[in-house]
Amino acid sequence: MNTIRIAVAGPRGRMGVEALRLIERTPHFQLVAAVDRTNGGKLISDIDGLPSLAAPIYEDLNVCLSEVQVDVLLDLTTPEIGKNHVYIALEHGVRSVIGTTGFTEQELRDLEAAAKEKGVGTIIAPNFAIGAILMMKFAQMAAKYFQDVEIIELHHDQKLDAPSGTAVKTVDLIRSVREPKKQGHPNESEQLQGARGAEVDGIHIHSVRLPGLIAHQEVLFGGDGQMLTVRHDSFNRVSFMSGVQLAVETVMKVDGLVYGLENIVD
Ligand SMILES: NC(=O)C1=CN([C@@H]2O[C@H](COP(=O)(O)OP(=O)(O)OC[C@H]3O[C@@H](n4cnc5c(N)ncnc54)[C@H](O)[C@@H]3O)[C@@H](O)[C@H]2O)C=CC1
Ligand SMILES: O=C(O)C1=N[C@H](C(=O)O)C[C@H](O)C1
Repeated sequence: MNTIRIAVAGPRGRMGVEALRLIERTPHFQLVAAVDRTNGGKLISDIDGLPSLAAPIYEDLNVCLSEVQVDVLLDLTTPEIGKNHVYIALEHGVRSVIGTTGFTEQELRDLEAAAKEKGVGTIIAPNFAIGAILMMKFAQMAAKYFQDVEIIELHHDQKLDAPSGTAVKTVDLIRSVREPKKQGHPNESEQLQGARGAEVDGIHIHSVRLPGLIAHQEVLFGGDGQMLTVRHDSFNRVSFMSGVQLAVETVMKVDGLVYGLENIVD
């Protein structure tokens, strides 16, 4: 397999560090640069706690992509930064894998159009964990038979976006097979604002943020005298890495935007 030259944005983050370890142990991956909020001019190996990789750190993705030959940008930053980075990569004709979450439906549509126009492979993966992808697919299957569904997503308390990218993607998949339906009592009202969570086409989404959690989601389906729960738990961030590897390998072969690893997992 040809070597894939990767730049990681967000190398000191919880996901970024794991991604550096993945690159270090994967023979056909090479870290050629990193983009950080600080530490410009240093090497990754200069930073305490990071793998000993001699890749230069940039504070500006534009400069990085002008100076370094990069095959794939792997973005694991924050919602605002990730959205900028994907467009900068497109301008440079560089493929990207975006693990960063927080994209709205409109932003995804705009990005799809931009990636198509540029003809540059781009993967947005709201969740890299294979189990989470299956959980979403199982939920999509179940939604054909159960129209009443609520999502509870649970994450660590440092997460910036709510609902999670996984919950947004799950709703997207369920909506593809389920007609909009108002759930609950027709006259229900919230005595406390937010008590019923967020709502899309009648699907309620509840976001829990607590220290100690990593990434978890339950999709609850209710029917006459029965309930089906589909649940996935990530207990560490290694759980995401096989999906990161698959996305980086696959983005080398696709044109335009792929939104969600369920589109590339057989
Ligand atoms: N797709 C998936 O499977 C997963 C996605 N995520 C998403 O990935 C993103 C990162 O998550 P975590 O690693 O937990 O967050 P984190 O907060 O630990 O890391 C984010 C990193 O981005 C860096 N950063 C901020 N501004 C930057 C800039 N201008 N340039 C370069 N780096 C910058 C921060 O310094 C920080 O090190 C989030 O959006 C999260 O929702 C997280 C886990 C799994
Ligand atoms: O911020 C996180 O941690 C996670 N973010 C992604 C999301 O928003 O769904 C994926 C996973 O749930 C972990």
